Amino acid sequence: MTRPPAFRTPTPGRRSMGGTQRPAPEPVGFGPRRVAVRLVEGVLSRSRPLDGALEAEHDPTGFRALDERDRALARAIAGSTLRRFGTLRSLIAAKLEKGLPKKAGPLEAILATGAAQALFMDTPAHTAVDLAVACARADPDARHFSGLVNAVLRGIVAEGAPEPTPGADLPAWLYSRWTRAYGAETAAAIALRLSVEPALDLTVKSDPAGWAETLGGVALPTGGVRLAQGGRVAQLAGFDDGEWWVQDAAAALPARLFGDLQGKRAIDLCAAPGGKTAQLAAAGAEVVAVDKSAERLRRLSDNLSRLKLSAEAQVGDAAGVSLEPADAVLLDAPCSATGTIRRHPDVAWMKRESDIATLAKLQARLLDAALRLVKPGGLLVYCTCSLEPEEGEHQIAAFLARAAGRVAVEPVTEAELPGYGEAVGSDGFLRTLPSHLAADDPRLAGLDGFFAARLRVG
Ligand SMILES: C[S@@+](CC[C@H](N)C(=O)[O-])C[C@H]1O[C@@H](n2cnc3c(N)ncnc32)[C@H](O)[C@@H]1O
Repeated sequence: MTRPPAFRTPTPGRRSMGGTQRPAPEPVGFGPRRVAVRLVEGVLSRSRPLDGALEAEHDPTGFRALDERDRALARAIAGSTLRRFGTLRSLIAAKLEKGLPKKAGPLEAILATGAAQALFMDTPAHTAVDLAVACARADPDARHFSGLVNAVLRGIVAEGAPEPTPGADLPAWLYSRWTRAYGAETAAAIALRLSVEPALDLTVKSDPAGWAETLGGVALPTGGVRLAQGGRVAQLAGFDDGEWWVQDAAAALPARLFGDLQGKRAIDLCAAPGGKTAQLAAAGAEVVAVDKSAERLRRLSDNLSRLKLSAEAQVGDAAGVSLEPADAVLLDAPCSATGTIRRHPDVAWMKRESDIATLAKLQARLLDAALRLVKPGGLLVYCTCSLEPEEGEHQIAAFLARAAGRVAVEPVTEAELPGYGEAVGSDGFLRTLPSHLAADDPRLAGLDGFFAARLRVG
């Protein structure tokens, strides 16, 4: 019989010492747990994206006060929690007859991060439970529930980690959309792929086989490199010399659809942080990179200077920007980003179904504006990192109807994207799914979900 792990009672947050109240020292490992709780709470209650919280200058989570190792731990705990949040929520609910108490502050985030560490990470169960109890005691609203945290987590831990169930870790509305769009079997395969932490993909300027060997990864069919374990990106060989940049293998496909760009002018609308701008510049195009966010464009410029590539960066709204028409225009439109949940599990829990229609309207406006920036005979590539047809196939069908006679689909072919045949549709569009690019080693499988259409402008 498996015995439940032994537990000790955590020390209280304050201790009486000769009549004076002095704060007890924080238990070892408390800082990253408290930050992980705040990160998860930010996603669930305030729709604050994980990356946004980590990058925020006035960081409300305390993330910036941690050292590098603890930051990585806090990020990993928050990521693992959100990746399996549907399952964790059900496990917690099953232990609470009357549901979560009201006015309990971040209680659900405390329980979920504690359970995620014990069930899905290498943290010893007693450490995960003790530190969750400490997090509850340190919070003015959750402190009354520290006994409940201890009991619920002990119960969850004793039952062990459940296997992923398709759809259990996604909001129901999202999983039923994917079932409608792709069928039950594919939706299940997508959902299961999202439960595995993705590999790190790099786009290299040249010599993918050489870089794969140097970095201990595998060369991808269209010339990127995939590493099963990323670690600290800035410490990998070739980073300082600007030999590669981080970019999901699927995200690297749309810019390739322009073909030979040597000596041509390209406009990258919605360009920051610049993964695709870098591809266009590396392919020899003279690039204007537009983005409405000055801060994100600064990141684009920093990235390009590390890569020793250049582009003219212009802050502006792609819907109204005035530029000389170009041979190649890329519109990587703002979207629901449901194709990136593998890398950004917070997206699943922040989006609302109504966001999709709102974003589709914006995408339609941006497409109409992008068309005006393409020279006659030039190419417009439209892409989104969304799995929702409204932001992909349906969007382009409506655009073709509006632009009747002026625009024609130039079908994407398997021959130009070797190894990605499963993503090339009979409609001539590119549609990658997280379940694509199977591999024997599950850590090396999968792609972000992208849609791309290539259009020739008459
Ligand atoms: C999907 S991201 C682009 C990723 C980028 N193409 C890359 O490969 O690194 C979308 C970008 O669109 C920008 N954006 C959103 N609305 C915009 C608009 N109306 N005009 C210009 N940029 C916009 C956002 O600031 C964001 O940087």
